[in-house]
Amino acid sequence: MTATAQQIDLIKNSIKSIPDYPKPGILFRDITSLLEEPAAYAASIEMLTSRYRDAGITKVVGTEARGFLFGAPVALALGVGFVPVRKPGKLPRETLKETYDLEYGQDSLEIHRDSIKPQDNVLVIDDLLATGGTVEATVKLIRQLGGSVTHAAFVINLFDLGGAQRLENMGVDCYSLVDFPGH
Ligand SMILES: O=P(O)(O)OC[C@H]1O[C@H](OP(=O)(O)OP(=O)(O)O)[C@H](O)[C@@H]1O
Ligand SMILES: Nc1ncnc2[nH]cnc12
Repeated sequence: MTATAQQIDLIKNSIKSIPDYPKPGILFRDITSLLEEPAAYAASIEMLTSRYRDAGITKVVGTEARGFLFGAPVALALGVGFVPVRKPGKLPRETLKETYDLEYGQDSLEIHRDSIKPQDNVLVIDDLLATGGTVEATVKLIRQLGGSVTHAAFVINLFDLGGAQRLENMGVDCYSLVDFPGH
């Protein structure tokens, strides 16, 4: 087995699956068990970082809350700034807002207007891609502020929920470390 295949195995085996959470019919892929295993957590950050080391990324944007756990370490490792996209009312400076659909509900996200500059080449990171609504809203926020986004990266892709296609249709290349069915 190659070193990369070993890293992927370590990551995949560290993720727990919980049926019917938070609602009946949802199979919840839980990354808290990955965070508890330093080797798996380190492997996920290392794989995400190495993929984008030479991509000219100037900022990493991560979405609340689980996107922070992967986006911030990758930003540090790449030596670029981290920008949080947060649920409404959490950011203190002037914000821009987008509403989006979740696999199990609807929500809004906000970003600080002054965090993205027109010359920024932004990498969006989240723990998990399901329908793509969260990252679609995030990409829209960044683009409205003049930033460029061509890459989004995830630990998990729920491959049968259409998220990657939805983002590819917006010109965003998607990369994920492990794939699971959504149900
Ligand atoms: O591709 P989508 O269908 O948009 O779903 C994926 C999003 O859903 C989860 O976040 P959630 O909104 O549950 O928030 P949390 O990270 O604060 O738990 C997950 O962390 C992703 O951000
Ligand atoms: N099935 C799922 N597991 C974990 N987080 C999610 N966010 C949206 N769908 C999810």
